[in-house]
Amino acid sequence: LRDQSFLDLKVTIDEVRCGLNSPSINPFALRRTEFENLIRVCGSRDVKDLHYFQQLFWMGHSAAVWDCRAATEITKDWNGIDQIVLRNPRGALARVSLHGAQVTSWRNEHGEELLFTSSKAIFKAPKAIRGGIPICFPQFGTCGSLELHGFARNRMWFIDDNPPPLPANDSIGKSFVDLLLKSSEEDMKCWPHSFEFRLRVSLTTDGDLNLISRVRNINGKPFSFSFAYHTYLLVSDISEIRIEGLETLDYLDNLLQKERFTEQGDAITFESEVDRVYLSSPNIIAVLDHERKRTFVMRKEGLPDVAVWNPWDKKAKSMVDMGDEEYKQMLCVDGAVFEKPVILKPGEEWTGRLQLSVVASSFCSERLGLDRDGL
Ligand SMILES: O=P(O)(O)OC[C@H]1O[C@H](O)[C@H](O)[C@@H](O)[C@@H]1O
Repeated sequence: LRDQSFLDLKVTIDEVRCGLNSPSINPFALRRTEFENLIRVCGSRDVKDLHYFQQLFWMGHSAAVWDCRAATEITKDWNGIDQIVLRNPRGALARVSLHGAQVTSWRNEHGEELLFTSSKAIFKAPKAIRGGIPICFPQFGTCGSLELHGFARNRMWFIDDNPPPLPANDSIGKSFVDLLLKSSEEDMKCWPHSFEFRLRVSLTTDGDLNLISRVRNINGKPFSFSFAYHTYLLVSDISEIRIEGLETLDYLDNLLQKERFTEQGDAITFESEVDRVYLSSPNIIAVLDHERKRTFVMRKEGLPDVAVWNPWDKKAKSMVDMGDEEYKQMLCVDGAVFEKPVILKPGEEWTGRLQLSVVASSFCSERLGLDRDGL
């Protein structure tokens, strides 16, 4: 931090540590190039300093030139596995484990957790972590010869330092991490297709959580797969929850051998075990938590189907990694590709996007634009 680019700014490290209280640093007065220098300096590993820089930068300039990769930090989870912590300048946070590339925590600016993770979750391969957002690939559910939900959630992923570019909007103003999974020899034995799976997880200034999956066929022949972001939302009480956006859709009921039914015209509520895949859904879904007075808004692209799951009491009791009563605090609502698997020819790439936001419940469906297109 004491290198030339820092000295150029004519501020000392202590002044930066004093952050916005320092009279000699007026972030609004710093030139753009000076901030860019700061960000370069942020390439250092000193996390405490990074956060001050980010705060300064945020106050001084909108996200326009902020290289938000500086807002990421690599730590170990309690099991010793690397995890990436993403922060935004307002204090929101997301944690992503290299085990499964699974988002294990998403907190708003008040430090409130928004995703469910079971107190009995096992953070150890080969078991998938019960909670957060497991990535189900190349198979969602039991439709195929692979283990339930495929192998991606049970693999160690890598940080991808040089991913193929995404549109500028996916980087500017977001702290993010890019992860990569490639087919291993072991995977090829049960799923003989070469692929590259790139996942970007990002956190916006508003605290939204974005996931972008890109699957590329690097095989000599086509392959197909199903997929889901198996999203465990943390809710106050499942009996108080309503989902809007799935009314009148057809769904496959996993509790009745995938028989096809048509949903009624009302929002979906819960009073027993539910395990369904709603087909060809709109791209915006709202999950209303009346008691906590908040609504999760899920926007998606490339993910036509939506799986809804709550194990209820009996199934919860039979699961080793789930507390008996914990089903009351969770609801899985998954953006998915299920009915019509993705088919990729050699060299082709598929993209599936999910954006999760939380708004106060006073927002009504019309304001959320549930009838509109999503992302
Ligand atoms: O226990 P897991 O392998 O994580 O699966 C948990 C659940 O995921 C999905 O929602 C399936 O539709 C359910 O049938 C399954 O029980």
